Amino acid sequence: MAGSCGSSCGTNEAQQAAAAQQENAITRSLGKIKNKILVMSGKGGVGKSTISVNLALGLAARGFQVGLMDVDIHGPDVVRMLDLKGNVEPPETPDSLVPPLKYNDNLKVVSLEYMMRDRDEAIIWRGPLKIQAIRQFVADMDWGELDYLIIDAPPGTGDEPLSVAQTIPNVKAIVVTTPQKVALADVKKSINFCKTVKMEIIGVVENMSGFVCPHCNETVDIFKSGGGETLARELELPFLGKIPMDPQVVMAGDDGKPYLSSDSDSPATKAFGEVVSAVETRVPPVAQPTVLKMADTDSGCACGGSCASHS
Ligand SMILES: Nc1ncnc2c1ncn2[C@@H]1O[C@H](COP(=O)(O)OP(=O)(O)OP(=O)(O)O)[C@@H](O)[C@H]1O
Repeated sequence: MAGSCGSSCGTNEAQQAAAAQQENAITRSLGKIKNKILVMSGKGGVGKSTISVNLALGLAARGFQVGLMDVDIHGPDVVRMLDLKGNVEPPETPDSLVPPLKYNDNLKVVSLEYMMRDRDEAIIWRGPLKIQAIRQFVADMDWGELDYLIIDAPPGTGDEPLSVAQTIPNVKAIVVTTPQKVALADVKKSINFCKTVKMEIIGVVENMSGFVCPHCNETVDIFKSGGGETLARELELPFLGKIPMDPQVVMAGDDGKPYLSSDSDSPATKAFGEVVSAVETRVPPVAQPTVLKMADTDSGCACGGSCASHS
């Protein structure tokens, strides 16, 4: 017979078993990932995907194993920015884990876009479906051992960042903003969201901070500069760096040849490099304990059983 409530609430034992199985798969998958980083912003178009892609590439270029997960369900751009369509290998059996797209030996990518038949298809999904898609991105994908999982979220504080916060217990946030006051007002909402769901903030990145002249390579402050840095200081958050506006960044994203994979030595390249270094320093690639064991919680030790006093 179906579950204890009969058939009225739609919940049955098979569904509960499937949910428990998925929960186990999520825990197993997350256990192999040392650092999980959610890239978010209060406002659209401030460069989250650009930062996510280039941060992932920068960390991968330094020899780390990196995963990049695009949870911007309504506007997935990461696959397009990396020109990855077409390299998907099907899972070996229906029950085996799905292999992410491979960008290079150090970088794996998952996006809803790679499951869409038509890149221009519009996605109309309500909250529960989005939550389920994000859970499956963690549970069903063969991420393997990763030093960093970078998660590109849509703008705002809606279903996607909330699902990530609920699915991935020790995920940390990078908040992206542009320097103008209008963007800064919105970014405060993202920071409050992180506080509400108790998500640690790695720091703030100020994007489109000044403009790099393609003729003389000098930086001119068109949209002002320094607003994100001031905000980070006011809110006592780490500041990870300023990335100037550079027309080459747009061309690189549009052409599917990400900026940091070019040989450019422009101010924007150096700025991206500084952000990658700041992230590597603040979130070093060492395993984070996901869940405290009961015994360790009692003794107040956060090592998860691995420190000298437990050996
Ligand atoms: N530093 C930069 N210099 C020049 N162009 C940039 C820079 N950062 C981002 N862009 C461009 O701005 C546009 C928006 O960037 P992106 O898609 O990364 O923003 P987003 O915040 O992820 O957007 P959405 O809110 O739609 O998810 C893109 O065309 C991108 O190439």
